[in-house]
Amino acid sequence: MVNQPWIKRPRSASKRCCAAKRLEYRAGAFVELPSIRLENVFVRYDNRDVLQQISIDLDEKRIGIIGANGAGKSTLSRLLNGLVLPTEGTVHIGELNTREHAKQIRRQVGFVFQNPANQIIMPIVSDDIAFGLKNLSLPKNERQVRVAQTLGELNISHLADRETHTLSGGEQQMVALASVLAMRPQTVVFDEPTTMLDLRNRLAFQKEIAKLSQRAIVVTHDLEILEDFERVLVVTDGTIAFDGPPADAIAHYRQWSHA
Ligand SMILES: Nc1ncnc2c1ncn2[C@@H]1O[C@H](COP(=O)(O)OP(=O)(O)OP(=O)(O)O)[C@@H](O)[C@H]1O
Repeated sequence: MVNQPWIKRPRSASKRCCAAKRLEYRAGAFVELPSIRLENVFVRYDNRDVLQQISIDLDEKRIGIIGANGAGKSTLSRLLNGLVLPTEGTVHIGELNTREHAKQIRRQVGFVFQNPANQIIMPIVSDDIAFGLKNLSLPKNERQVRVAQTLGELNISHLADRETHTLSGGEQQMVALASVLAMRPQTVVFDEPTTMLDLRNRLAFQKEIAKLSQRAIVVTHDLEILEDFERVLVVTDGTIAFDGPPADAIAHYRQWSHA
């Protein structure tokens, strides 16, 4: 096997309890961000390995995922909140397994899709953001407070009463993000969130990602987004071909693309 020192090897299961944990300051206290762990994961469609033998721990707060079309990035991102289940292997968020604890994991790990139209359900913005909160059994007044807070945090309070089908693409993407953030997840996974945005909205969205207190894991072809990230994975043909700081990962990806 070729020596690939840049690829992080998974910690052994016995070390799991002692692994360094990320601490997050929330509501006046430090809370632990659970580690995301993929162990020997394969995803297979029609007898074809789309992801193969992925073993990795994700602890950082800003993680990018890049790679060529069809490499397996979306599939990898969808494993992280149980939208896709591994054909073999396991995905854990802290102690929760995506196979067994789908509901709890969806609350902890929010997902923002490339096309916000796939995510927006209700005809009015504030109702759309409140929609997911009903499943949390929050009383109505608390839901209203949560919606107003989230709109305020994203500086889109002016959109509260708008009909969702009249929003621009950039506004729709912000509303989709608001509906995820209102659930107060610990991690937000973004699958190519800026692809449909013009330059101005792309930069605005990039700023919102940078400001998030949550862990953000971003699949993207927009390499500029990744500049300040802590870690970037390069996915090639269903494997993690490189894992390291953004500049090195992007250099690896550029070199691979030119080969
Ligand atoms: N539900 C599915 N059924 C069959 N094949 C699938 C399914 N989902 C993904 N694939 C295949 O798996 C491979 C990886 O797809 P994936 O969407 O993860 O790639 P990607 O790296 O995100 O690509 P892109 O950058 O083009 O979005 C592709 O060949 C795709 O056709």
